[in-house]
Amino acid sequence: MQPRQELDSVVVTAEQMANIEKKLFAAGMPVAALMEKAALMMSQRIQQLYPLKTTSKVGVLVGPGHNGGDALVIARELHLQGYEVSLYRPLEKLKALPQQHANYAKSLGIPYYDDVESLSTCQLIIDGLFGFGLTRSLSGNLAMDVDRLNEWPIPVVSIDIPSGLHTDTGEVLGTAVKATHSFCLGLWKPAYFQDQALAYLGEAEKIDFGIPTREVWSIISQPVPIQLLTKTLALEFLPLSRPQVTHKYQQGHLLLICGSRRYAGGTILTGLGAQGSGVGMLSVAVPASLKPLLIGQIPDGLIIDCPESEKGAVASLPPLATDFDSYDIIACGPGLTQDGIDVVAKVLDAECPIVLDADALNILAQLGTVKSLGKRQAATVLTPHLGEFKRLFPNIDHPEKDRISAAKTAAHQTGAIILLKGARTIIANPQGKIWIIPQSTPALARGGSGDVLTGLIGGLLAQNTLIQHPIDAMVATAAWWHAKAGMLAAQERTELGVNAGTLCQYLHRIF
Ligand SMILES: NC(=O)C1=CN([C@@H]2O[C@H](COP(=O)(O)OP(=O)(O)OC[C@H]3O[C@@H](n4cnc5c(N)ncnc54)[C@H](O)[C@@H]3O)[C@@H](O)[C@H]2O)[C@H](O)CC1
Ligand SMILES: [K+]
Repeated sequence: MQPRQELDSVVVTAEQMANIEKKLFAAGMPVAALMEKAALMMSQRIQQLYPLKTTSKVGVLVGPGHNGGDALVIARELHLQGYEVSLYRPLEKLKALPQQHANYAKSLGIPYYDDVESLSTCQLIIDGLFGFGLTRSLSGNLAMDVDRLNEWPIPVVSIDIPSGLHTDTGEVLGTAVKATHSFCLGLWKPAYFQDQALAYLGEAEKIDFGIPTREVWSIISQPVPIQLLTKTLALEFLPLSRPQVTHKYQQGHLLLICGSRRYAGGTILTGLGAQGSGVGMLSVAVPASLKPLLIGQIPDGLIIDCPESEKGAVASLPPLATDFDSYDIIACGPGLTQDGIDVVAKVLDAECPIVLDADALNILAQLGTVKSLGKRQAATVLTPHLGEFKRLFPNIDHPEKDRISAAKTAAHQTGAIILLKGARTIIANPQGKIWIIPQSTPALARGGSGDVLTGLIGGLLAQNTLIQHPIDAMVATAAWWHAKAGMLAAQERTELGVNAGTLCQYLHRIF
């Protein structure tokens, strides 16, 4: 991979970005030059998105810091290209560099207005109020201006980040600009991948204004602490190139323990997800009454019929299913119901890596998450959605307010790999590494798609025992694959047309 391309997957915090900038300036890059370069690129991008012939009146919000500086450079460039530019500056005091640009804009005759209403007749708004320097909640007139702006049907382009969003958590600090487009400067920031911020970001794109990789690696330690699982990385991790001489047991053996009379479907979907992964051998332990169904749906799987409770759950595991040495990975949970408590307790003793999902997570929460996982040596993967996460980790406050940190804390507390499902799925390992799945589709937010993911994760991990990629990277790759298949299916069948069965059919369409 080209050194620069590697930066596409790097996500930096506000503090790291500030430190990278400091390195740039200490090495001699003039601040004004960096501002000019970044803002010139943004003004060119704005002219592509909003050509003069369709958009002539542009309102520019000017903040007190360098975000405002960027905005003033953009204002000047659009003015010189013939756009009718209006400036609004809610705060009187500007930093030195933006003040210089303000003086120049004034000498060019670009009009200033002293209330935000004057911009309500513009066809485009540029949001240069705050960038990654925002430290406090917006209040007073500032907050009122932003709320007013959000009521207008005018497209907004936000510089670096919609003003009011916390750069790292994506939290709305008081209020925040609802952008149509957000231009992330230089390197991705965590807010772009925090679910609570997505509604404010609009179309997000990164403006690469040429930060040398040297400066980045001088601040960002390897392995990259927060990294996007990009297609390039996914193709690196996927076991796509199989050795010529191989056999089914070399492609991994996965044991699925799932299902109940009440939830038979989840078993099939988990099995289909596992098959889609390309795993060599698949065994599926289900309540005895489901065996005929599974044999029909998953003919190439070894179906193990388990003793059944009167409610139709797996009451216990027969010897074939508890001989854990013959499996590379065990995935447990979909459709198990709360009666599967003995099964989960048994799986927790397995010496191979395990994946726990759905009811297995709820049972784990009942058993005591940290206590139960504390004695495990082999890897554990938990795949909660937000509700399951809150049950597993009642001591982590409001995980939705910073999903990245929540997943990181949970992984640290348990020593497990945590996959926190969401619009942007987060994968955290116990050493503090975070993977983010940068894109997905709401089409996946429906029953069954999580079952497919569990099967896919189990199947990929089973194949990984030979390749030995880091387990967290393989879990993230499975999540990337799952999202990619969902996006392609949604594209071809609309977001309503992606049921879990369809999703499985698209797993192999994305390559
Ligand atoms: N990323 C890059 O390499 C580049 C970044 N640039 C732009 O610079 C901003 C960051 O600039 P900075 O001056 O550090 O911060 P802001 O512009 O975000 O301004 C914050 C400014 O406002 C004060 N402040 C913070 N919170 C509040 C509040 N709630 N109310 C009032 N005032 C507040 C704070 O003291 C700061 O002074 C970055 O986003 C980019 O747009 C470069 O120009 C280009 C390269
Ligand atoms: K902004």
